Amino acid sequence: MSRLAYLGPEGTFTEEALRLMEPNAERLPCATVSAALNACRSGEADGAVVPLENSLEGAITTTLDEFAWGEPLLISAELLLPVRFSLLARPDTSLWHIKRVYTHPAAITQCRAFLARELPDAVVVAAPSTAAAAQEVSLPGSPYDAAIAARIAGEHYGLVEVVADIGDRSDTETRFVRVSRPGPLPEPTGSDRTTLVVFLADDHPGALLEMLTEFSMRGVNLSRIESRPTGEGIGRYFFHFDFEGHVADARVGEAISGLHRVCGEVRFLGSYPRADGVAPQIKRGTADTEFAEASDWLARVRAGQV
Ligand SMILES: O=C(O)C(=O)C[C@]1(C(=O)O)C=C[C@@H](O)C=C1
Repeated sequence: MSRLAYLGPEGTFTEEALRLMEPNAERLPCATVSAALNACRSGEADGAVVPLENSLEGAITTTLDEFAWGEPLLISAELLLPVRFSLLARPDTSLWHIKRVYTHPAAITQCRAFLARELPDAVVVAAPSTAAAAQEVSLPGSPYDAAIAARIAGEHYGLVEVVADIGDRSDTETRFVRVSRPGPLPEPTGSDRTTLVVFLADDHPGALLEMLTEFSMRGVNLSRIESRPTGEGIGRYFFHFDFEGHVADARVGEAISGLHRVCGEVRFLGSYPRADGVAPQIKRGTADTEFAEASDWLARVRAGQV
């Protein structure tokens, strides 16, 4: 049985993604995304599940920077999880009692309209994760009146749902990836994705175009390109690329060789099966059967049986 590290405590969206990806894995909750990745690097865990991007907010920059600068890791799987936020509080709390809200910064930005409309005077404080916020609010004497988290986190920590679905959009999804220490790659499936980090050798006119040409001339379809600051001053960036195909496909392999010729450094982050659609929403977190059913359904979708 594999042991997977994740941003805890129990009840985070990351835990939900992990349970859908590997329902039988032993789960190791960690305080931060970096701590989860370090648990994988050190061998304390066999792998880790971390968020990579959100359909509303964009990149999870901690994850991108860990992948670029930290000890190398390989992505072996991905999952698209529907993200629905609830306003959770201790029993008998009404909306008008809520003066202090605690939640993860990603939830604050994804629930901005609700907070401005319904709780314009509330102080909103950043928490290490949505479930950490729910756990804190459940404690007697907590300085917070409510948490924003998944409904299953409320169930887990004995909170009630004051308002459901408070996200700015009702179709938001977060992409999670499972990573492990460098080793054998997943076999090509015919529907794969490859992820790279690329550092430029020097800044010159057309540098970005040269990189993009390596993909376009071979008909490789890019699905994400993200620039991140190198930290060396304004105007200095490195790039994350996601594209369709597996490194074992000739045109993908050739595009990567081409990038090595035109760029300073190319870090390969893995070739892995592409997620086919968004995972089902889990409504009752404590029910293992619901996770097992959803995870079976995902496996059947992957096998082309649905
Ligand atoms: O706090 C959590 O529940 C997480 O799993 C982290 C996280 C994130 O980092 O974006 C994951 C999904 C949601 O977008 C909100 C928070």
